[in-house]
Amino acid sequence: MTLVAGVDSSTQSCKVVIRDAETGALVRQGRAAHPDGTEVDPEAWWTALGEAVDQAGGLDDVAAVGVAAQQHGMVCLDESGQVVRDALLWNDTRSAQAAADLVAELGGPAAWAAAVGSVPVASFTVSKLRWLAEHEPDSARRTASVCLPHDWLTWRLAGRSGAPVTDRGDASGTGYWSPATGSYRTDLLKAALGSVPQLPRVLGPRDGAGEVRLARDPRARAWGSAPVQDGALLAPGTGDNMAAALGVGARPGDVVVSIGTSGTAFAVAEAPSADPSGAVAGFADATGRFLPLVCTLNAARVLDAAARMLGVGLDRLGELALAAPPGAGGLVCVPYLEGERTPNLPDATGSLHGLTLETSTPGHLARAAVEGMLCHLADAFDALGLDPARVLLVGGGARSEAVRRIAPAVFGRPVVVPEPGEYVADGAARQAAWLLGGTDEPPVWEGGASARYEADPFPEIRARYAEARPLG
Ligand SMILES: Nc1ncnc2c1ncn2[C@@H]1O[C@H](COP(=O)(O)OP(=O)(O)O)[C@@H](O)[C@H]1O
Ligand SMILES: O=C(CO)[C@@H](O)[C@H](O)COP(=O)(O)O
Repeated sequence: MTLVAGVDSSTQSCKVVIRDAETGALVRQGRAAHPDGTEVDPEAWWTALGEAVDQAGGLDDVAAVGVAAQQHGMVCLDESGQVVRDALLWNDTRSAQAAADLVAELGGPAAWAAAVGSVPVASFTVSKLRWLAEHEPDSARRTASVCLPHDWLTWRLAGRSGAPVTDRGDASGTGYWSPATGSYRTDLLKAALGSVPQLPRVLGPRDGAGEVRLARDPRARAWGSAPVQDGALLAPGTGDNMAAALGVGARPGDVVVSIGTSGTAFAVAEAPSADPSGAVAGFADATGRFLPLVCTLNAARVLDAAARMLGVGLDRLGELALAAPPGAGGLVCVPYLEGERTPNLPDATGSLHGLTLETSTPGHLARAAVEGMLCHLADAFDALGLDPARVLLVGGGARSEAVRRIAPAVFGRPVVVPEPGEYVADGAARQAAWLLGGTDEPPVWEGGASARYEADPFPEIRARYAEARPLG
């Protein structure tokens, strides 16, 4: 049996799956937590990857590895390849003003959409680099190259040999690479940072990124006890949403909603997109196609926060929500707990509307949190402007039975939840298998059983949410 490994280095944790390259059967897996916070020393991702690999029984018998990671994170390296400062993550909003300035300087949102398919907000790498130039000029001057979390991890697995490389999907989240032309816009990078540091070469979906070379990295030997033998091929890797699309085998026509730290709604498309409103980011995917995507800052952690407020676990939160009436008796949660990206309200806070003596119960609050999060995601889904027969629901939040059962009423269409799994890591593993196979399209892996959820539409939930949303 030929084995491949897929890595998901996402916001909250690192997950590793090891699968049979031919059938996709899961053989082993591991996971490790990432630190909290919106700026992180990349070394913490490396340590977590080591723990997750160790838990997954090592990479010794693996023929190829693919790394997917959270998008947009700014990893600045100096002349010697050392990290200049902690990486600013996609959910760090300090670069909101920098983004607004960049948009104005180029002549407005439509000019950015035409140039790179997306309108920068605080999340985009280009905005973070402008923030760096303005607030930490010394770090900006020391920055000899800039890469993304998955580029950096792949380069570390390659024993830091050569320079970091990237792929179309992740490059499309920088704000200085155009999915439509397939080229960097170094003029936009220079306008943001004041200089043009070295940039990762953009690999095609089936290009190799070198080989695992850990023997030369003394710190990798401190990873753990599981064996890691050098020589496995490295796939190009990609951003976590692109890998999720590959992991669920999304085809043109499918719409996927992912409930992770971020909430995302995305679709595989044959042509690039450019939304001048900025709601839809015109990303590239990991198969040579495109991935129009709407991203929110608030998703699964809204459930975490509600559970914390009620002093219960996530399972109990779900039970409480399901026992409460649809619409939560008029209690509405607008879940902007971390500010928001879509709509672009970086300083917003969350709020509850419709509190009465009747709705002041744990059940109503739990229901309002689930419904508010789903209404927010349904707005993201609507922004794509598509009308699919069903929605594919993935991400940590999709493990909640309450989310699965309430989602079809909010989305107004059936929701299909693939067998619970690590779809980002699976997509990265599938990319690794594709590299080995050398076929035109990714290998077809038999999916597990998916569950279909249907419910009568309950339009009042979204109507009340739409009334409460502008009130903040
Ligand atoms: N059984 C569950 N019910 C509700 N939420 C869950 C459950 N299991 C995991 N989660 C949520 O999944 C989230 C993590 O999702 P994940 O997709 O792994 O995030 P990320 O990829 O951004 O690190 C947590 O915030 C947690 O709230
Ligand atoms: O910024 C985006 C997409 O544009 C986020 O989706 C990040 O890619 C983080 O993803 P998760 O850690 O929530 O999966």
